[in-house]
Amino acid sequence: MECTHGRGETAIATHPADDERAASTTGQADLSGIAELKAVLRFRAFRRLWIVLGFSSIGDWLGILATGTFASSLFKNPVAQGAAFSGTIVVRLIPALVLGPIAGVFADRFDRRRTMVVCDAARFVLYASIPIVGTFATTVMTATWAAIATFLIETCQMMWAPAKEASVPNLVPKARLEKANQLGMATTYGVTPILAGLVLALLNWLIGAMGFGSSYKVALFLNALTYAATALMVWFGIREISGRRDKAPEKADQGMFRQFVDGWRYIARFPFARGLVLGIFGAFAAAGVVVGTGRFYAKSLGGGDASFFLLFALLFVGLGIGITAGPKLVGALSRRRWFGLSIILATGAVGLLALAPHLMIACLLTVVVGAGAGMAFLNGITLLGAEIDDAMRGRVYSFIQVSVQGVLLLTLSLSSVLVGIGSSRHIGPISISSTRILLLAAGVVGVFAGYAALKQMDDKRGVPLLPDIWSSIRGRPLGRPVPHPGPGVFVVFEGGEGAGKSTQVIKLAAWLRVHGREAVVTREPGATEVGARIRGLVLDKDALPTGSRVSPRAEALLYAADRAHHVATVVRPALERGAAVVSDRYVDSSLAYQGAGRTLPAEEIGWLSNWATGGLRPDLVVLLDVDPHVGLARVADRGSADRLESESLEFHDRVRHAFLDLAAEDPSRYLVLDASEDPDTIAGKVRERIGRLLPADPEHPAESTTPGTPPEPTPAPADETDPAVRPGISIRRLGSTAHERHPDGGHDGETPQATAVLPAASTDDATEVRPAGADEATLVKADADVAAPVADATAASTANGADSAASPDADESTAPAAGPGDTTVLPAADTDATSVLPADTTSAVPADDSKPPAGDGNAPADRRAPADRTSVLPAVGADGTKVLPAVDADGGDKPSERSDPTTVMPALRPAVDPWNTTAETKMFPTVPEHAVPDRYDDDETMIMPSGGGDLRRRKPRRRR
Ligand SMILES: Nc1ncnc2c1ncn2[C@@H]1O[C@H](COP(=O)(O)OP(=O)(O)O)[C@@H](O)[C@H]1O
Ligand SMILES: Cc1cn([C@H]2C[C@H](O)[C@@H](COP(=O)(O)OP(=O)(O)O)O2)c(=O)[nH]c1=O
Repeated sequence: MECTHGRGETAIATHPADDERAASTTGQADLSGIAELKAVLRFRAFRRLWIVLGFSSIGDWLGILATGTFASSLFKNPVAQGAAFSGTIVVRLIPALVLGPIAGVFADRFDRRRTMVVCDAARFVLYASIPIVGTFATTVMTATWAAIATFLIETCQMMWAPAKEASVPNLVPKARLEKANQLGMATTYGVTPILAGLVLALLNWLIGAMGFGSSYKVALFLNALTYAATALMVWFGIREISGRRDKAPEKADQGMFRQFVDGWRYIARFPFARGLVLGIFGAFAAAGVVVGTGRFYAKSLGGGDASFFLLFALLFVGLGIGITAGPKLVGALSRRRWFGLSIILATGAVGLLALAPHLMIACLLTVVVGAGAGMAFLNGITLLGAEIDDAMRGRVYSFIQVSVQGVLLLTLSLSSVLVGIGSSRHIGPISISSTRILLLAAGVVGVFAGYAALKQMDDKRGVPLLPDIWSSIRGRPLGRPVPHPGPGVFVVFEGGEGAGKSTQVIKLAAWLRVHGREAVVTREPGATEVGARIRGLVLDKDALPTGSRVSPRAEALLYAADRAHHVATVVRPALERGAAVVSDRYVDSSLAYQGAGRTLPAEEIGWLSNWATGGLRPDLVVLLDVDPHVGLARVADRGSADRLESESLEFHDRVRHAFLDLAAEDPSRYLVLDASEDPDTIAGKVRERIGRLLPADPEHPAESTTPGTPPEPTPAPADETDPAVRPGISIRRLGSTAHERHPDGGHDGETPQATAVLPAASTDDATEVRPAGADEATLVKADADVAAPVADATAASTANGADSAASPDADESTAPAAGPGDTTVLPAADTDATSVLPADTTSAVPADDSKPPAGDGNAPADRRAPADRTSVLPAVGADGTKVLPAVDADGGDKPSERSDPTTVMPALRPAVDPWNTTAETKMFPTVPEHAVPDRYDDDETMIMPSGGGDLRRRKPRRRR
């Protein structure tokens, strides 16, 4: 989600990368308790602000108590006394309603430090003036002045609070904001009211002992002094509060009214701000009803005023619990989710109060109401600081402040009136308690508000709520869905040794290309130069001195390193430009080999891989399941086995079952195939499944064969007959998304793009990437719509990038296979042909060719690609691996500049997180072969373990 407001920049963002960046750049360790408090107070500016807050909050409480008591002390008549006391409270609430919205504009428009200092200085004068006026004026005049002064003081408070609240997030790192707010709230609502009460009691006692003067007057003077102190402290001690003015001086030229309107618009327009306000509305409406109906409710429970006070006290106990223990309780739960949930908790408990039959239960529920409200309060303020743009913060805060007071006043008075009317009502013999009806109604409305807030603000859409809460409480929240890096599609082949992955990868790539898709063939480990070196370390038996071996953890890290580089430099860029990436192995191999094989904790491997890949998950994993006996026998003739191939049969058995378990956990994203079947049958099933993932291609319907080419081996009918072949996600939806996402490319039917990445070559590369049992010509020819003559290796080499395609009907005799050792077989870009490229640095990718195949498999040099259509390969890695840049029809190398013929395939969002769930539950029980449960999940969101740290994000997300 991205939102901008006026000239102010983005205020809210939920981009996971931003989140992660925010969390990681703060570099904050996860401290707890006292250490965390100390960590917050280490920030000098905040420490000082906190002291100021303490002082002014003592002042506030003293002010409330002293002015009220002072006003009532002016009168003898008890009725007048009561009226005077509550009058001062009412007078305090009026400015909030009248001036509140403007106060926010002040906080955003003017220097916040100056605003705070002016407010405090004014409060100093006003508070001191009350007892001074009292010494010489008449009672009525004093009372009037007390009311006016109180009004003005409250006005100052209205201006001061947004300025202060908007400043806090600028004084502490975001990761410490929650703690800072906790500290602030504990100070304002926990410590200082008690201190103020103690101070007042002490004054009473002292003055009583001395026998002269009025303790309230002294209290008011003392109170005035606290404001003088804070004004001085803020002005001289916390210059940092002014910091923002330098950054946004241009705000001043905007009219105040305009800024005011902007504030409202901002709240109305952006779901996050709306959710925040809505949630707070719901919470306070419910709170108003609870307080308004409190006395009657206590009575309905058979208690009197004592039970009412007990419930009232428990509400505050709950608030305290919510504020202090809330964050620890929910652990790493998304703060946005927590906000909505805490409102639901608080208001749900209000609804349940309506049904409480006994005081005991009511007491418990009241604590829950308080706890939910406390959590919502803390979290709401923290979210406001963390996610609302600095330029808007004051206005949003004051909007909330005003609405809270308004809603409270309204519901409080309304419910006390309604409760009075209703309580005397009897319908027939049934006595209907309006108190309980009101509570129930408040609960229902509040739950709706909470739910709406949750929906509006949810930053983990699609991640199931309950598992997320549960995992968060345990410290491992499910991660936010990571956006697919582009319109491409990512297919991974997994399986044990000799399962036929390389064979199928090539077949699929060739087929995709014939259908006009750019297919990037790649693999792990070793698809990049860095990867090639890593591959040597982990697999090459001769890389290390005899007897020494890579330790399992080091091995896991090396694979992860290879993967990180691979994803960053090959997979993501290809997906971003819309290519179909077909990889021979990916994360599951690590889970299976290092997790189950080496018996490292699968959970840790999952997290490691997730970190390495930035959460990139394949759209489809084709698992070629093979009995290790069979697979190892197939690769036995490759020559000397690598380190992993030489592991025991038990090892490979564990690996196999680990793969099957992963597939069983997420059948919608896996295609499990019996690798003992004929390669073409397997290829057919793969196509069948991939065809469902791809958007419809009018010129090259994925399901049909290309005219003029030999027919596809008939794929096995899906679903009913083959439980392993399962439908993917609707093509229609994919297609439409594709167009939205890729406006400047992806025209079906255009010339397909050349292949970008070569499968890595090891010492025996050619054989490795070529399916066994057939040379390339037969392979590709049998392989569907791809009539695939293969160019002569030497010719391709001398042609330096020649498009060595030949006629569709070329046969084995015209298509000699690539020579072992120095060549890599690539399906050709667009000509229904397979090219053989030399594995040296000067090789070029066969360029796109808009001409139809010449039908002459023996004359590759004639069909040489123009120089501008070729790309020079990067150097060959240690094992001959190389990655080729993509080449397109016009030679442009920027995706946006291409007339990209690749059909755009938006990502599929799988439903279940194999990494995470695997991590939690993996025991690798034996799963019968291909016994994949027949379950589909409509939920398309990726779920994965997220990195630890602060989950809240605040930075704007940039559009790519
Ligand atoms: N379905 C299959 N049936 C029989 N042999 C196969 C099949 N698929 C591949 N092979 C052969 O098995 C060997 C290993 O195949 P390969 O694709 O390299 O497997 P992987 O990449 O999984 O190790 C090759 O000789 C290949 O020709
Ligand atoms: C990608 C990956 C591979 N491996 C192992 C599996 C293979 O034995 C080896 C890759 O070798 P390779 O020869 O490329 O595989 P294949 O046998 O499928 O042709 O690396 C891991 O142990 N962990 C991983 O994460």
